[in-house]
Amino acid sequence: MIRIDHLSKWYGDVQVLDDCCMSLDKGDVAVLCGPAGAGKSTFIKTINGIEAFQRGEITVGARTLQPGRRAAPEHRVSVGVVLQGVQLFSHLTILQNLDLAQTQVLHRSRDEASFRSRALLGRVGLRAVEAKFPHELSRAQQECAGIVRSLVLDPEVMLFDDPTAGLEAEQVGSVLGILAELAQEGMTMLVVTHEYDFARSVADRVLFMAGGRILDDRPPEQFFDAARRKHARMQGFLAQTLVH
Ligand SMILES: Nc1ncnc2c1ncn2[C@@H]1O[C@H](COP(=O)(O)OP(=O)(O)OP(=O)(O)O)[C@@H](O)[C@H]1O
Repeated sequence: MIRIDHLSKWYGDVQVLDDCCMSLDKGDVAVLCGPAGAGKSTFIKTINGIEAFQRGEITVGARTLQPGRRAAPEHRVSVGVVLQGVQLFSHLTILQNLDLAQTQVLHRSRDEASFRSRALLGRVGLRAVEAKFPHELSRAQQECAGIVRSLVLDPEVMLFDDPTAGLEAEQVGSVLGILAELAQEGMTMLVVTHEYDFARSVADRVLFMAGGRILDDRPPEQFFDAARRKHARMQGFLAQTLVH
């Protein structure tokens, strides 16, 4: 479903992704963790096609992205991405935000788009705020609306960059709950997070990235076991970031 082959990327002279390989089958959920500056956000943006890359290949379904080529719009639609920070347009209501990409990118009619938007807003408990502007919502509600804005485009795979960053502890659960539901429904997902309870209960695999390289990729129990017992470097990192 999604395969990353020997992906390398440089910003100028600085290499930020170094020979990264991974693949996800349909319905797989992988958590990606690692220290600040490891390259996690860059990895997500490169897979989605926001960022160019210089070596390797990215395959999603039947489409393969080559170095130096712009990602086709169909690629960007099939790979939904929820980046850090609020990405909603502040001058549009939540419903208008959700309808916009559908009418512009997928050329759905306004009615068709709103029908889809409302159905998904209802599923995440946000139907009542469809006429509000982003600043009138809590941070968690904004995050959930941002997730819905990707989902309305019916992506084949979803990438999340630290979706609970900056949320109050009591709001984290509502966002992770939506991700867990999506996983249960069979959505293929790559989630940058340090919420290890989520990784343990929802993910099929945990990937560890440092210095632009994917250094580990295995099922959660094995990952946390190995991290505790063997890898001093990772153990230090886990100890610093462990969420109880
Ligand atoms: N647009 C850019 N131009 C130049 N360098 C960049 C750019 N974006 C990121 N970098 C650098 O690339 C490296 C990887 O950054 P990235 O944000 O991908 O790491 P990260 O693992 O997501 O970190 P964090 O957990 O802090 O978000 C860092 O050294 C960063 O400074």
